[in-house]
Amino acid sequence: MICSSVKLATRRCFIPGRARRCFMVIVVVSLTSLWMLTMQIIQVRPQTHLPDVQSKGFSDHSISRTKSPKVRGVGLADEAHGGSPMDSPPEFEEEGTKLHQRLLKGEPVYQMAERHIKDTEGLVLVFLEMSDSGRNLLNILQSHRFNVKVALVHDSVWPSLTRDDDKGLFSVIIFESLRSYGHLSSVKTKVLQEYCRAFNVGIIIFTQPEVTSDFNQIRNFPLYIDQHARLKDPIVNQSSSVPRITRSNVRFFGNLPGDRWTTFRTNHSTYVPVMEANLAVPLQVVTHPDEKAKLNSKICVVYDRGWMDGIKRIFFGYSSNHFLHMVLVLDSIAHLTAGKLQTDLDRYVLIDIDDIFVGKIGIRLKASDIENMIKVQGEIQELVKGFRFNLGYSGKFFQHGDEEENAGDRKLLQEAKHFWWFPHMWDHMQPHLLKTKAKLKELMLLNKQFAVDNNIPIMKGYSVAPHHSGVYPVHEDLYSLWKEIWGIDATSTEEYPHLRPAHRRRGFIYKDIMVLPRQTCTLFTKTNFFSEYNGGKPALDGTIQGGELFATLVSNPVNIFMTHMSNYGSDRLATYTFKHAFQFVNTYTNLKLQTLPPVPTAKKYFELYPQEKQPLWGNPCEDHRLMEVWAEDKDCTRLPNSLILGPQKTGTTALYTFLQMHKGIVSNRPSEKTFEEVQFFNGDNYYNGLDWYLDFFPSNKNQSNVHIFEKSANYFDSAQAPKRVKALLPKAKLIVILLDPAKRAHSWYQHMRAHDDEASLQYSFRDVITAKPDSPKLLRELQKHCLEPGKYATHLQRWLTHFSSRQMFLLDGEMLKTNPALAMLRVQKFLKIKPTLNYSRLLKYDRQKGFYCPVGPKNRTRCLGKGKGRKYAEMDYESAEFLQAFYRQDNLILSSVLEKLNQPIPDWLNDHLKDF
Ligand SMILES: Nc1ncnc2c1ncn2[C@@H]1O[C@H](COP(=O)(O)OS(=O)(=O)O)[C@@H](OP(=O)(O)O)[C@H]1O
Repeated sequence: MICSSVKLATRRCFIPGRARRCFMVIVVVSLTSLWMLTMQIIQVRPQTHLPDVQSKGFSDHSISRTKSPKVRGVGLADEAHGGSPMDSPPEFEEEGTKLHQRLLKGEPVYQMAERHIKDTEGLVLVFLEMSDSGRNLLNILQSHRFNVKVALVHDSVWPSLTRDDDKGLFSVIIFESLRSYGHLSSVKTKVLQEYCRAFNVGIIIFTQPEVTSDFNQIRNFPLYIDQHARLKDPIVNQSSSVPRITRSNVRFFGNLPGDRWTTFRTNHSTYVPVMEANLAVPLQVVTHPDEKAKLNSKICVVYDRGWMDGIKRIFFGYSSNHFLHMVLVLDSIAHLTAGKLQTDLDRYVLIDIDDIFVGKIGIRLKASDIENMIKVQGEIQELVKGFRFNLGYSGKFFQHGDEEENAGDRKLLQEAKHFWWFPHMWDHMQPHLLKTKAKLKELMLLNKQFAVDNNIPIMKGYSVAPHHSGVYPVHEDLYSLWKEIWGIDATSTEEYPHLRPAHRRRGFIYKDIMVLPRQTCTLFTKTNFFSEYNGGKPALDGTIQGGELFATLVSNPVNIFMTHMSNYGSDRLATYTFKHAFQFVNTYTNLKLQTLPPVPTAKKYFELYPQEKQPLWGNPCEDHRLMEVWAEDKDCTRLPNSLILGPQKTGTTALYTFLQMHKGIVSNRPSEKTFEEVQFFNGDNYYNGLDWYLDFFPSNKNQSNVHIFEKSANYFDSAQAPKRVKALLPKAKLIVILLDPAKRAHSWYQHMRAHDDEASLQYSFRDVITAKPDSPKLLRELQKHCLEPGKYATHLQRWLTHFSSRQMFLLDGEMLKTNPALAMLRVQKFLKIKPTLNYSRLLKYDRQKGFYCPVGPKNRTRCLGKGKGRKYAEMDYESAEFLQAFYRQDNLILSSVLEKLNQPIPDWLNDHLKDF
């Protein structure tokens, strides 16, 4: 009960304007924890002297006996140092006896199992200060695909910590700055504490080296800090339980970055040193070598097991910028979430050499380079289980070097069995540039014949296109010919969804071909010598030894690296790079490097990331790299400017028809299957790809003022559509028509009957809307499709998580029926259509039809087809009553959504609300 009250408190507390009330709630619910509330958040640096540990010659991590008044721990060692537990407890205002006894026995004060721990969503909440180190931290987290929520520590309103159903949202909380963490307001501190205890959530705190803390002790706890240290030769503590990916007990020899490290001192057994390092300028005070070594060793990452106050924390004495910190933060998250947020230790590595035989004279491979590749491949096999170089060949360029290089080509074919091979393109041509499918086929067949003629052992099922052309954006011919000629199941590209940022690259499956993201290894076609590496060899070593390449290997369970032939010749950058990178990973981490053939690698990838199987098509024109690999005849001026989302039976066809009466507005050509609707974003048509969609629209290249729109009435209630529309048409204007949901449901039912739908003919409208969970499946299905789209608030809110309210227009469906001229005026204003068309003379009420219809020649009306504006009996009173109640809650939320959006409340909704 206390827990749920706490959750309530934590949620409410983060609602604007509730701070005062929230404080009251917390005070009420937290009686059992009152003792904690009395603890000071931070002990501000006193005017008196700090306990001067060093000058007093304290060994190791023990601290001065001049302690805070509340915690009288003395000289105890922690588990890392094999000493006895704490002999004196903190002074608690409540529960003192019990806690005291527990501490005397060396037990944690808080035992999580005793409390009712609630589940969390698995998000990571990061409190940032928007500094460079914060951005770096965010990069690390995003590279590991953690679901991250960023908040600014100084914002007066923090995000809600719990969901509406009181489930905790965050599994771990990270602060970029120790100083800010220390200076949290008392209300924020209390809420955070309550949340962390109720949900067993740990906190990670980094130090911003550029910001000096004005305190020397963390709260009132026996954890003291020293600042401005320069450190070197770090080592991760073997007996700390935090390291997992990080290999412990291996010293990294070298300076730690910067000269403003914070180090920690403690003598309490709740604290376990995780990482230690030596002072870069050693202290000379003590002469005995053992004492000196201890004195010079400082704790720079420390784990608080939460024995004091029930909250686990890991303190880092610097930002996340050092490679050990980068890995340790992952380990910290894994540890604090008891493995809930952790990846496997397996890392799959595939090194493609895309363009064997392609290269100018002077930078091609010689026989000795081939021998070196075989030798290094053997050495890498010691580091990476099953490793092979994966060679992509373009047959046309065989023997295009000088004499020595041609001997190299021949040597490569003689030694072909040592490697895996995959087909590139015969003449390295980019598929999207080829005018016809037949030409592409011809080139593929030539390359295939080359493999047959030269006994090249092709590894089945994998290919890569030159310059990634045709892979993304998808070039249909490439996919279909890859299947037909080579039976391709997997490929890779750097371009999906975009080249940058690299950590956001993803995979997808299209036409049964698994497309994997490729990683950059910082070697490029033009980088053929160490001296040509940007920054030279020191920079290359930097990327290997904890830099970008190391981070890539740590971040990605599946790594496919693109390299080029010439990286393996000249002074052999590539073999040097990979061998040393793998050595470094094996030395400082527990990751298990291995290589699988490409297709099993791809299967592994989608086992790990099944959510990526479905592609998300973006707009190629928003990324010049994508434009470069998109065929010239494709153009994004065809993409619609606006969409009518639906829902069905609200008058979408009338709006679609009226809009097209304007000369400056065009829609899609009709579909054979779904008539005026394309139905791309909501269902399986999406897997036909972007080319398929574009084909419905006229090119707008030469008529820039034409407004293109599309209407598909079932986009509105589709779970998939909002994010898909956002990806392709982020600036689109969206129109939703709102008609009384009860009327809409009734109209839909009549529509189904008119189309001879078996179930709707069998069951009455009342049967359908009142179907129960144990009703026949057919009936329940019908009910779902009849009623669900009418939950307007639910669907609207989903769209509003992807689009700004300024992009959405909610048109009153009743107005469209009864005053279409006014409705069309409002729609044109929203779409910014010029010139504005006055529909009052273009639409005329048709008595027989009972609706407004466009006026044709001789002033005759040309009404919508018989399927729109049907004649049927009115809904019975009981059904109307039932639906009124059914939609009550949603309609109530709808009215507040409309209010927030500053949109008028339709009359039908006002009528509903009157009953509340
Ligand atoms: N001017 C005009 N002419 C004809 N019909 C009109 C018009 N304006 C709005 N309506 C209402 O539109 C309802 C059909 O909605 P949709 O076009 O959205 O249907 S569909 O989802 O495309 O099938 C249709 O529903 P029914 O009356 O049930 O047939 C009409 O009520």
